[in-house]
Amino acid sequence: MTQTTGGAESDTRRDTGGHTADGGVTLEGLSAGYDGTPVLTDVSAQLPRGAVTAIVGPNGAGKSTLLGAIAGVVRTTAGTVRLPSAVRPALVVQQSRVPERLPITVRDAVRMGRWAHRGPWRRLRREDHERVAEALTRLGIADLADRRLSALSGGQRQRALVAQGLVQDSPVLLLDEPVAGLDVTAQETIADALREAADNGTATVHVTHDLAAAEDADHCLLLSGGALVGQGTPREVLTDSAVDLAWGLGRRRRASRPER
Ligand SMILES: Nc1ncnc2c1ncn2[C@@H]1O[C@H](COP(=O)(O)OP(=O)(O)OP(=O)(O)O)[C@@H](O)[C@H]1O
Repeated sequence: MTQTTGGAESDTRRDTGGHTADGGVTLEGLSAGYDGTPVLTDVSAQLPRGAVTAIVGPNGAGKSTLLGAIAGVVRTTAGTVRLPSAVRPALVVQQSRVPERLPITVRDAVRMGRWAHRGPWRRLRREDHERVAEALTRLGIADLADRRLSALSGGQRQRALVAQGLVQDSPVLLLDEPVAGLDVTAQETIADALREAADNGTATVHVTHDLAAAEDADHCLLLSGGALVGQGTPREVLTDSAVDLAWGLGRRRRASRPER
């Protein structure tokens, strides 16, 4: 069966039956927007399982909206999101979207990711605590576990959110600019964690403005003006002409872009 992503604002017209055969995500003619304002138009794409997919495009292209539509928190107005059966995607939002004064510790924030398995406010089991500890260590924030989320730097908070996403152990992991504003070490830590998730079979999807990071992905979607203008391997998608067209750039960018 098709699993619609089920958020409060989702539209049932997404569900037309049939789950993805390969365990990834399939988007068919997806349109979405906010309060009658269309943002995405007719997006058809594959987000393969066991692979890292980068979603790129200029500001306002609709990248976050696409993640939200897949996760079921942004209203879809047409089309279908096909997910592996009975899957609720894990969505990692940008740390700037989390209320700064949230009165919880880093460990509590990551534990909340396990509610995907146990249900909200349920007592966690030993394996849940082990999974949380593992993710804290994986993201290099075990020493911050007892600190208030609100007392962390933006980069540290972002790592906590990624850890919260990882512990959900969803076959579909969606991350909105997970390395934005992070130092090189933190970027590498998160990139390695995403690669590991993909190697374990997860359809791992991240929005990025970093074309070099996108080139390290297995698969790439290029959005512009709410439309999908390219999909395939990064090499196929991120050609100079496609990048120029999407960003409206010319010689200046070409001169500063390393040869691939
Ligand atoms: N909650 C919202 N309500 C109304 N319009 C929104 C909302 N969120 C985004 N939009 C609009 O939808 C369009 C796409 O925004 P979105 O955040 O998806 O783009 P993006 O590609 O992720 O951009 P950026 O790279 O700047 O983060 C923009 O025109 C934006 O103003």
